[in-house]
Amino acid sequence: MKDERVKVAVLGGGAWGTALATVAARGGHHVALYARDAESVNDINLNKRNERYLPDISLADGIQASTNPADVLKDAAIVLAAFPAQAMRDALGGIASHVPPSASIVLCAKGIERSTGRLISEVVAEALPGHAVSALSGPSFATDVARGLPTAVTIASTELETADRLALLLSGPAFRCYSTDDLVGVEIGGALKNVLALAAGAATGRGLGASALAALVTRGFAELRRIAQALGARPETVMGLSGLGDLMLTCSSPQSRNYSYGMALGAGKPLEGLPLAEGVATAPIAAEICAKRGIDAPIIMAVTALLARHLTIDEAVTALLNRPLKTED
Ligand SMILES: NC(=O)c1ccc[n+]([C@@H]2O[C@H](COP(=O)([O-])OP(=O)(O)OC[C@H]3O[C@@H](n4cnc5c(N)ncnc54)[C@H](O)[C@@H]3O)[C@@H](O)[C@H]2O)c1
Ligand SMILES: O=P(O)(O)OC[C@H](O)CO
Repeated sequence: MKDERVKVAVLGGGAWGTALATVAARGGHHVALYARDAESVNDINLNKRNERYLPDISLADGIQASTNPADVLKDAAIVLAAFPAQAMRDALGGIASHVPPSASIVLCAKGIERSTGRLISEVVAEALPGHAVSALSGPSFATDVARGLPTAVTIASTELETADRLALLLSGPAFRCYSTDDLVGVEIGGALKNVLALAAGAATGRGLGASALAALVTRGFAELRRIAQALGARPETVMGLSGLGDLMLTCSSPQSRNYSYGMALGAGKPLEGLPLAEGVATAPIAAEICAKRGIDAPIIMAVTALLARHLTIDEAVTALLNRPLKTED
């Protein structure tokens, strides 16, 4: 139990919002969760479950779910924004008037806005003007977190004191939050690892072998580092939980929706109806950013072409392997 208990409002009743609500409730906070889906709301309130998004997992006591954002946001000290990245602007726009002026907003989604190229923290700042925006990111599957398995993440805020305070309030016995003031670094790692997980999954689905997978992830990480550097991130952030840590997790487990989507792509299986894979929307905008800034990112370009069906996976592999030889950087 925390010394300080606050009201935490969680926005988004999917897998991640529900898992984070469980963490906050286990930490002794007063937790309210906004979901647009009445079925999930009833399941959480009546059964302490969210079977649709977190099957077979018992949630913590004390989560009050509601389809009414005004009730959820009333008196909230911390707001965890857990809508999907591409829905964030509209979803927040519809409820912005209910967000208490003093609330700290914590972005929990991973992506880059497809239509504008903005980082999602910028989208949140535009949707909720006047609020401090932090980001929570790192290697963390919702099912692991909701089950109470050990997890470590990073909370970033441009003001380190804010990140420190949020880390203190949101950490629990099995959920360890580190803090940093490198908001861009934390966000870009979370957004790009999803794109690279699509590539890793596609290589696995196509049966390219463990050596190809290791090469792809390593060279993908080189692209992530280049982009992060160009956007002003610090190298140590990219090497940390929200960068390398999340890349390792997401590129190695079919528990990842991005990796699984990539596996289906690589195996030529149908993609319709697969769960949310944020990398699908992030890839083309990341490719655009790289093209505009002259950043060398052949794997991200190949994933984008693959998703757009401009290239087959075999053509992508041939093109990647037959580029002019270069020093390893
Ligand atoms: N699931 C994980 O393991 C995990 C872990 C870390 C971060 N994340 C990130 O969290 C974000 C959300 O992912 P998720 O796993 O919860 O996805 P999800 O598909 O499980 O749930 C998304 C939720 O958002 C709701 N939603 C979508 N559009 C909405 C809108 N316009 N208004 C209101 N609600 C809306 C859906 O109804 C659903 O409840 C993603 O950016 C993801 O990368 C997920
Ligand atoms: O299931 P994914 O691919 O969205 O990954 C979930 C988390 O981002 C892992 O840290």
